[in-house]
Amino acid sequence: MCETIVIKIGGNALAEMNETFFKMLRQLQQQAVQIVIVHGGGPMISKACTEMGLKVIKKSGIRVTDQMTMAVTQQVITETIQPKLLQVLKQQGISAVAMNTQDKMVQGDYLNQSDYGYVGLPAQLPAHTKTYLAQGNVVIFGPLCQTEDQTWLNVNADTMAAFVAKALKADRLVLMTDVPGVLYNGHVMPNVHYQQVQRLIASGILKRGMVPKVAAAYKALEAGVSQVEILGDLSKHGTLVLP
Ligand SMILES: Nc1ncnc2c1ncn2[C@@H]1O[C@H](COP(=O)(O)OP(=O)(O)O)[C@@H](O)[C@H]1O
Ligand SMILES: CC(=O)N[C@@H](CCC(=O)OP(=O)(O)O)C(=O)O
Repeated sequence: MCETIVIKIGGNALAEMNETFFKMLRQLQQQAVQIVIVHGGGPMISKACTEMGLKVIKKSGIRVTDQMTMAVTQQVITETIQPKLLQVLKQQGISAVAMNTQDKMVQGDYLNQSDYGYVGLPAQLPAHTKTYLAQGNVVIFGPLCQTEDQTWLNVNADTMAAFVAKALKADRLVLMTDVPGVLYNGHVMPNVHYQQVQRLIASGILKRGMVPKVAAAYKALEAGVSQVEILGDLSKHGTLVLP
């Protein structure tokens, strides 16, 4: 069986994909590792919403998404971020397939419509995902899913990454963000256990976007993903998330 790695790249981290990052991707491909990239775009969505005069509201790191915000989110993801990512990968000689077009959608349902609006919980991978991976493509997922009646829903990208890692029975999940790992007193914690995470959240040390990130990390661990890491640079160790 081939090894599978899911790499989630947060919106801020997207701008920091550098030569080292692409070199690491190529090395993984040479080792026949199947690579999935799940990308975010939170800062870009917020910027576009603000420009449109839409209020940015987040609850525990999850964007409250009304109909207009959903339309902006879909546009930013499918018309700006994803085409740019595909272009950069192509320039780097890395073949990639994006999974947010009409025939390649993740299926899902509302997370909690009254609390969050058009926010989704992914439930089913698009057909042929495994085939694209087996053909040596990097498979790309944006943070979007569709209901049975094809309503678009906004999905937190960390949640999407955990779902994809679970569905593909991935060996590794890497959550790449704009900080070098989980920070405590300004230092990166080399590893963090579940009980520690609960204490860090309760004491307000671990907050905002890091909350859905650690939640996603534990979802993946529970699903059998053997290694889950939060880091800022693919070539450096960050925080290993432990049970
Ligand atoms: N204890 C913590 N350690 C590191 N980052 C934290 C912590 N608590 C909150 N954060 C915040 O979480 C952010 C990462 O989450 P988020 O902004 O959602 O990133 P991404 O867009 O990569 O998913 C960091 O930039 C930081 O501001
Ligand atoms: C429902 C929800 O919160 N969706 C996220 C999707 C993008 C995302 O998660 O991007 P980052 O990884 O850059 O944070 C949002 O609208 O910001």
